[in-house]
Amino acid sequence: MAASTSLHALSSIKLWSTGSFGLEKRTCHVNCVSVGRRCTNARNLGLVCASNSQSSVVEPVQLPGSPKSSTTPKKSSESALILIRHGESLWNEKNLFTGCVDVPLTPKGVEEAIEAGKRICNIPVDVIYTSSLIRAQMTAMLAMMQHRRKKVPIIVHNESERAHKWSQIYSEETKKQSIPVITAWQLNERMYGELQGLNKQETADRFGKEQVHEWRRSYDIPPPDGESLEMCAERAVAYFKDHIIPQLVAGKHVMIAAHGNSLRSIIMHLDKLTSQEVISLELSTGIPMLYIFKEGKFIRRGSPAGPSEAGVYAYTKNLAQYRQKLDGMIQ
Ligand SMILES: O=C(O)[C@H](O)COP(=O)(O)O
Repeated sequence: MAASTSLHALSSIKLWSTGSFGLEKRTCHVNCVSVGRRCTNARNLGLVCASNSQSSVVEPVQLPGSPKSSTTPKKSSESALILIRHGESLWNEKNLFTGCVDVPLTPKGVEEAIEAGKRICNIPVDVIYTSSLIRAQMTAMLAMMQHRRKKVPIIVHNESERAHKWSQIYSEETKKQSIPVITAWQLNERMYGELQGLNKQETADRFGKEQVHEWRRSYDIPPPDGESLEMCAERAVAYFKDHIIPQLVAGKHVMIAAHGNSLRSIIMHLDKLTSQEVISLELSTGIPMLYIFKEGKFIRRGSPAGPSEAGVYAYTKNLAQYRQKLDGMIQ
């Protein structure tokens, strides 16, 4: 392995922990009001806070082509965007660098995905995006099994004309009861290069904790022969802008099941984190995070704690109405 990447001093302060809400502020929990805003306590350190109980409205994200194109957000629409990192995989369990190696979930990962599904079971989902890796796809499917609307998630096969043709559905009613699942390699985990398959602890023992932390969390320093977060963002955020934002603009509710680093890059974009701030961003496996897309802006809503959490539904009329409808249909 060419361990040529230079050593940089890294902050040892971990701002985001992997608590039950997926993103949790440790060092300035009380004073923080939102993700993506600087915390009073941490301001001098240039740090970012996360709080799950309150929302933040981030600046409008540049819509594809906007203002040059005619893509205009529907003023009335409020779309849900759920981001979920896959549940624990067999290599997470073994503490191995996984990257683009296609490893399935452990039984615990299956449980996490089911639990995630319970948390979002009242939130509308019209289209699902996953990476091309099985751990993200399993997570999406297992989570959707818990949804109260009971639509069937169906993987869209467009890899060839034949695959497209042979997977057609010929009933409009059946189509209505389905949710398309679009798989995209661009949402894959960052390619971990020559670290793939290595044990994380042994790698830290060999190359030093700081070097390995830099490979894992820095923005622009790639692991040997692998992708930096910046390189991962180039494909993941581009895909998000080109394919997913137009769905939200059209009023569709979207779930993305992906990976620690592809989602870190998307969250960095949504919350406008700096390359320093993103170092502290950690995502737990199997914890859904909700954003509301409204009038061209992403409003971070943290992680829905469960189907009974009233607060989750209090903030948007559309979601509250959707839930009421489900309650009526299912009683
Ligand atoms: O690819 C991996 O090993 C993990 O899914 C993410 O690893 P990280 O926490 O080292 O980024």
